[in-house]
Amino acid sequence: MSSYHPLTLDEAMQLSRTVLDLFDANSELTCQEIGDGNLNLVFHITDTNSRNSVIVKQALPYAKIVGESWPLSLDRARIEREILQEEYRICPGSVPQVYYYDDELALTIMEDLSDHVIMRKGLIEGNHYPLFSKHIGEFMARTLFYTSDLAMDQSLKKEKVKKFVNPDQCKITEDLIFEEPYRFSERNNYSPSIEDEAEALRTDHELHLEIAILREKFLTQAQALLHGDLHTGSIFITPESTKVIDPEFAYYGPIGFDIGAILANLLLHYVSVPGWVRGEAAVSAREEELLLMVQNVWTEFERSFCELWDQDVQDYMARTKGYQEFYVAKLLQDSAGYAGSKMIRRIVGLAHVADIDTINDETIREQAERKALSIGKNLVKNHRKITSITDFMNLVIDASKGKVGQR
Ligand SMILES: Nc1ncnc2c1ncn2[C@@H]1O[C@H](COP(=O)(O)OP(=O)(O)O)[C@@H](O)[C@H]1O
Ligand SMILES: CSC[C@H]1O[C@H](OP(=O)(O)O)[C@H](O)[C@@H]1O
Repeated sequence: MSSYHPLTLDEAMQLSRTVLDLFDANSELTCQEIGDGNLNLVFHITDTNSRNSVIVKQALPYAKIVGESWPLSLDRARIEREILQEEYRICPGSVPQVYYYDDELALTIMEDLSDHVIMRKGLIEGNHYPLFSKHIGEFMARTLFYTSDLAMDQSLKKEKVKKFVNPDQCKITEDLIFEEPYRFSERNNYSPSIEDEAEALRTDHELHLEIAILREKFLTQAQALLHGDLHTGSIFITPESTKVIDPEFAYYGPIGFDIGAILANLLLHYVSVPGWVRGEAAVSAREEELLLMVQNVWTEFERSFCELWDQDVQDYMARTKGYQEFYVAKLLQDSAGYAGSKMIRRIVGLAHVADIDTINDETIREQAERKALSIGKNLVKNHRKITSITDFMNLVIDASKGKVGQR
């Protein structure tokens, strides 16, 4: 079964039975294709006797969201699998365990995390995740610090940069995040009711300059091995546990890109709250909770990253007094810029978020979209001036109250 073709349900079951000890000849397997993402096939295989189960994820040679007219390299499956193994080593239990892989078939068989829920869905349902900020802050601090020049043998790090060059996935990001929202593109996707906002994005020179600066950093700065698409749809969660999936956009890039992804997706949920929660007091309480999560993601990341730096930094010059503060201050600025650009792309670009798109009430949905754009633009335009997480939060709050430009 080794030459590439998309697997049928039967083939996915047959392969799992053959290669895994988990299933024996008596297993009664069932299989469902459950892929709800934009790119890949995901098979969920269960033994109805033992209840043991696994996930088989297989890359398609094109972007599923668009079709065969958008070819993509299958090598992304190898990259995703290697990153999962790397992240499991650096941060045990934070990602699904890889049980088996076949790079020819572009597939990975991994731990089934169905006892968790996808965080985006959990947030929409109104669930509370009090440990999330700490978990994800530590996950990012560990995975990003230990793959950077701060902690690695710098020759080995250069080898890793080569191994994780991921051109097709990076091109998606470069186009969908750092270009198409700012010009006419057939792939852009927004409702006519916000045409005025889309037009403003295309003509705002101040915004274009900041996006060009963020884009350049994304193209050129091999700072650490990123997850590359760390949104709330790539996180499995319960109130006690957080697991990260789907690192197929991984590559060596700017650390703030991963942090910004988390902040952006929490803020995209924040603007959607009136679509999900009824009553003024309940809306405010949920909004406060989300803003606190946003702030805590940064503070937990910063605390953990600095702790690891103090314990384990290898680069001689990085011990210089003042350098850590300089480095972390830049990370906060980058995180703000990337958070803003990711909010904007999810409103006017090709791929959206369910938090906003599935709000039934058109007026509330439009208000959420406008608020997301306002926060996104404020973060992008001011990211290089931010000196503290308080500055970041003030930019968010001002924009959500319509106070942009009045500070
Ligand atoms: N390890 C896993 N355990 C359980 N379900 C999974 C697992 N990995 C993926 N899934 C399911 O498959 C869906 C799509 O997976 P994802 O990796 O996000 O695919 P894509 O790369 O196409 O976005 C997830 O939303 C989740 O429902
Ligand atoms: C053409 S891919 C669009 C979009 O989809 C990816 O997300 P996911 O696979 O998690 O659904 C990524 O964010 C891409 O930018």
